[in-house]
Amino acid sequence: MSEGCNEQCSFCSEDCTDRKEEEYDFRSKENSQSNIKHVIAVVSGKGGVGKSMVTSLLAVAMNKKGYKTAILDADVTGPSIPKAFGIKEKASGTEDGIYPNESSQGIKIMSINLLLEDETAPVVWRGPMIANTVKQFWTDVIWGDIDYMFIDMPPGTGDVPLTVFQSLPVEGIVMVTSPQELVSMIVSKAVRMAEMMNIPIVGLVENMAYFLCPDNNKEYRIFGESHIEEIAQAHTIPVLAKLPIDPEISMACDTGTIEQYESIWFEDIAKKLHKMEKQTMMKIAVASDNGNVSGHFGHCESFMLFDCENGSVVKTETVANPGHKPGFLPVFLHEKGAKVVISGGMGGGAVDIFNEKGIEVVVGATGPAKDAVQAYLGGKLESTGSVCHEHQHHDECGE
Ligand SMILES: Nc1ncnc2c1ncn2[C@@H]1O[C@H](COP(=O)(O)OP(=O)(O)OP(=O)(O)O)[C@@H](O)[C@H]1O
Repeated sequence: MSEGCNEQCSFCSEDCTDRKEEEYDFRSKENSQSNIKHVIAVVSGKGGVGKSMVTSLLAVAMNKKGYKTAILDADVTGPSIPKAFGIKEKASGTEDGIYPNESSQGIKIMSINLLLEDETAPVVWRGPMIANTVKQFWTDVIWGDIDYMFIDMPPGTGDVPLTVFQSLPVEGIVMVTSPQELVSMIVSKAVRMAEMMNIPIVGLVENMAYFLCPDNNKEYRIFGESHIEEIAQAHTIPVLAKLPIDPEISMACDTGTIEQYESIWFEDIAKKLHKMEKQTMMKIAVASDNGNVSGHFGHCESFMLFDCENGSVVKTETVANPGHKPGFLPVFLHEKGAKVVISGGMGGGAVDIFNEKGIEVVVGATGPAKDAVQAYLGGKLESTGSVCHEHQHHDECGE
């Protein structure tokens, strides 16, 4: 410590051993009535490439998988999420905060357009005010329990995206691009920004990659040849999807029916995000008889529920089998929060319901339930894929 030190290290450039580094945390606190597990930002280097559309369809895919899903529309100067979901009512609030609106399928949404009297009025605000609005969507909105929140980020790599990355606990980034050469250069900038912020990129989505002509079934590259593989290789990022130009997409966005749009392209992305869920926290249910994996899912004695965090079991609970009515047990375990179900045998009907709810089924397991869970967490428990087809077990295995 130098002579005359007043311990105000931030005003002093001396490199002394007593220096106290001030750690400034830019993170905003989420509302006390919110419990948001995963935050994924959808970004693009430039506007108009389909970022809002990708955000919407991602949320729809995860919502269909049974996750509680939300969209925070951080694109304050060009908000398009409420329109895509056909939401016209304004948001309401109390002293405690603002309530997000809900889409017809239950996706929670907050956007500046839900707060402005006239949604056609331009938001002519400076960067800090826009960034503050986005922060307030985090701190003042009562989101409740959310598994996946998708943030429709403002385009580019400017002040507002920077503040959002610093203020919100973004866990992963989905980057949207289109095939033009110029866009690929801009995407590289956005990728570099994510790297600098130390936020992993879940992958790249190339939108408007081609047009599939309904007359001759040929693909036409309207915006030129794709550069996505080069970008992906240069930065070692996976390509998640290449989406065609589809008039049905723009119609769904324009008519507020995005939830009805049937897309096959988001399955892989949903699977990747599902894995992310599994790596952090998840509940595994094991159909069991006396502590061992049961051979017959529907007729097991009980379900052992294992809460796992980062690959280890942190809590175990046993619930009695409430009885086997067709289709009942998958709903029961879904409500208990199970993301994986382990059993010896299981009827195909039950497997289908679990799959619809985004719950992974591992069948063919034997031995102590806790060993099966450890094997699963260690990546050593493979599903044999065998389901119970024995007629004398009709209805017993959950079908
Ligand atoms: N693959 C597609 N096929 C047809 N239309 C599309 C496709 N992707 C996006 N669109 C349409 O293009 C327009 C722009 O899309 P979107 O609003 O998602 O872009 P954006 O990147 O979020 O734009 P901005 O950054 O300006 O908010 C929308 O009208 C949307 O319906």
